[in-house]
Amino acid sequence: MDIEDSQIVDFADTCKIRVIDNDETFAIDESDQNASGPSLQNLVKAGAYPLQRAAGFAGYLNRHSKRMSTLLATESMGYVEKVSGMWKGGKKHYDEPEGLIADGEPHVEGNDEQAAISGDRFRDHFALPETEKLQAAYFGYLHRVLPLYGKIYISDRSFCFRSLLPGTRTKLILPLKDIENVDKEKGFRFGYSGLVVVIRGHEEIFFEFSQPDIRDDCAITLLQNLEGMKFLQESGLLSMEEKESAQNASAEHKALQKARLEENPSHELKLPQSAEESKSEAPPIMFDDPRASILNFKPTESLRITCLTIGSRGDVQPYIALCKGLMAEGHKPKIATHIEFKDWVESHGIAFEPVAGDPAELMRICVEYGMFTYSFLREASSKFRGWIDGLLSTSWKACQGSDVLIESPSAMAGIHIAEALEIPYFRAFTMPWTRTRAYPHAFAVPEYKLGGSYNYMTYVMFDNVFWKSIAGQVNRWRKNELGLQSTSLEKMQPNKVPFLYNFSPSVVPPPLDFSDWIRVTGYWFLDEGGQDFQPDKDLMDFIAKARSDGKKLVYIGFGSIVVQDSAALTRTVVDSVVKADVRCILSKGWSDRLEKKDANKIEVKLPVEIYPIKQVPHDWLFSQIDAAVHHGGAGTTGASLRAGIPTIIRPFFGDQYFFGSRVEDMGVGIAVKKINPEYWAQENGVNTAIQSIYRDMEYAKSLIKSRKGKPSDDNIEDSEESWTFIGDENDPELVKRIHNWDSVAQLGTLNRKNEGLAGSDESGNSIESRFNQKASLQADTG
Ligand SMILES: CC(C)[C@@H](C)/C=C/[C@@H](C)[C@H]1CC[C@H]2C3=CC=C4C[C@@H](O[C@@H]5O[C@H](CO)[C@@H](O)[C@H](O)[C@H]5O)CC[C@]4(C)[C@H]3CC[C@]12C
Ligand SMILES: O=c1ccn([C@@H]2O[C@H](COP(=O)(O)OP(=O)(O)O)[C@@H](O)[C@H]2O)c(=O)[nH]1
Repeated sequence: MDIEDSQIVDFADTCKIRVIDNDETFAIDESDQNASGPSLQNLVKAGAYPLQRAAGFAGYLNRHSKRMSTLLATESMGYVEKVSGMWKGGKKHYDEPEGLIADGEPHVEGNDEQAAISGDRFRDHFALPETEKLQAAYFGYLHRVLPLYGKIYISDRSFCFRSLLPGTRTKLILPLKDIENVDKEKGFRFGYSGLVVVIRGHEEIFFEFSQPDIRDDCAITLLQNLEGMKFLQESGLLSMEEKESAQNASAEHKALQKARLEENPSHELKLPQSAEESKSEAPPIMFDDPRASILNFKPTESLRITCLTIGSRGDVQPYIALCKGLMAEGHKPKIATHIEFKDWVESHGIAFEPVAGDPAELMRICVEYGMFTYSFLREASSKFRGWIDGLLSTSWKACQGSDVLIESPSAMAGIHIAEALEIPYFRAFTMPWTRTRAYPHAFAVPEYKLGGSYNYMTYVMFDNVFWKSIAGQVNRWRKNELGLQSTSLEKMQPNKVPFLYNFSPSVVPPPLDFSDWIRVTGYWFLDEGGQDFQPDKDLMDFIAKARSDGKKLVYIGFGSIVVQDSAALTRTVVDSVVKADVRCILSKGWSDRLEKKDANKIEVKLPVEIYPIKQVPHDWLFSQIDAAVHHGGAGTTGASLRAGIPTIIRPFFGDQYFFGSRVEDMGVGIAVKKINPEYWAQENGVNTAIQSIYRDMEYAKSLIKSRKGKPSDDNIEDSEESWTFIGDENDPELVKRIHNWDSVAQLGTLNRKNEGLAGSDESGNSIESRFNQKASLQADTG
């Protein structure tokens, strides 16, 4: 069976298989194949060997690892099972760190040879130095936007992954020193087991395994190597190694650059030169060197590229910048968006096509109800059905005659239009829209960070809710206007669409679980404040006066947002400026928008400290001021960061919370959250504290007794620390325990239901609780 030909190889279903991949061949014999953990027979057979290992390992753990013991304590299988599973399907150990080598373990002739060959291949795959020792390998899935089948390697210095499916070339090398932690999790798919690898800086990558014991084995091996790495770091040995490898890397980088610059026509791929040619049946080609792709891919023909978007100024402006770049490259771009932006787009010499929709109305309901809340969906459902029909139809017309389509996915129509026109389709956006564990969906940013699983789920939920709400309309339109059959998320495969994110990788670092076709390009700045820009004389005088008065100059503007009570917002701004004793340049967009609706409302009078502006290019304005207070729109955030000024974000809806949180995380500004004084008014801290004292009194009493050496209750909930007192192999208590454990295993009474180390001794006490006794004894004496 060739593993590379099989998308999902479930080792549990196979009785006797020979796994062959590029690297090595190893047989997995029947007795090692066990879906739900080892049988009693297996355990007995493996018994003595792993238990010896366990003793050495326990000492190692005891000395070093709290987090490892925590992981073990919550394992899906017992400790014995874990260390006995070294040769099971889907995993292979080559070289154990010293802590795991069993005393008297028989040396198997041929193992060394096999390990040496595997080690060489591993180093070849990842271009690693001779010194890097391969320790174990596993088959599993790297969860990026889509699960990617491949092989996971653990060496004494790195954690690596290599995809095995034909047509994929993903390789990942993670130096162990950059890994912060490893934790197990449920798999995303039924019957699969997940492993989260947390990388320094709080990013995570997620792996899936076909069996929990393979996942557990991988976790343990990795954790054990992380401990080794910690030791190297503490002893200073690592810094010497690092220096050397940095020198090597720099030499290698120079050599690579040289090779790239020197033309070598024999290495040139025959690439399609026109859109027509590229429609061949050949497998898709992915390039991972951005420079090479630009040099090699430039089509010889001029392409008609349509950029389709809806929304506010911030949705259109990046496309103007992109289209100017495309025109300079000789292409014929056009922007298809709301009529409101027609003159502005055309003033840059870019062709324009109208699509249905009133941005102000869209913004109003987004701000009023919050994105994708229940009330938003209800309101959108009743107000926007007609508009969506119009949007789909007008978008279809606007995209006619295109060779390439680039679309903001909020516009909904692009993926279907590209299918009907059979043209290449790209997505582009200002905010995260692609599944990742690193960030939540831009419309689902929680008050506090909730971790990778939450983040990932926000995209799954959003994709489903969004699609389900519009599927009926879209499918009708596909049939009536595009002449296409109905579709579904599975058929569309939106996660496979190449995506261009037009924010900076320094603001939103591209997560490791992004697929290769998801690119974070950097902002598409439209510099309108260049040499041709003539600022208003009054504005220049206001700035000069602030400077001569020694007052700080602050910009306040909330972009395209539309609020219900514009006068109240203006009053808050005025009061704040006066109180802070600063000068302010105020962009009061929110009241302009409501002029039509609230024509009779008296606007708030502005004091002399405030200078009102309509629109001034931020690339110029932000270079004149000391700080910016804004809504956290993607573009305005980019502009204030680029100017290097402190950024204060007051988010109103959607992606603005996301950018607020990024600015805070980067430490370059703050996000002002909505204060809810009622919450604090309801709190009664003193009362809650008194109730807590009463409630926990018994527990506190039990601790007094236990300090005397006799815990009052053997069943006290196990604590994390208990497992760190496993003891060392010379300890008679530990030896006794291992002995008991062995007999437990042989009797087949290992308590698998309780998971982890739990078993029962002769008197029916759980082994865990006896560990706790030991722990407290040690704590007492030591
Ligand atoms: C009818 C259905 C029940 C329902 C599911 C459909 C609802 C649609 C009306 C909304 C679905 C998605 C919404 C939008 C998505 C994204 C948007 C972009 C947003 O961006 C603003 O511009 C800047 C750049 O992107 C950004 O930085 C700034 O912070 C944002 O204010 C503007 C709104 C919208 C287009 C939004 C509109 C409603 C739909 C389409
Ligand atoms: O007077 C203005 C108002 C806005 N902008 C720019 O317009 C874009 C607005 O985009 P954003 O993503 O902040 O969203 P919006 O304000 O449309 O919600 C940003 O690039 C701003 O820098 C500008 O240059 N001058």
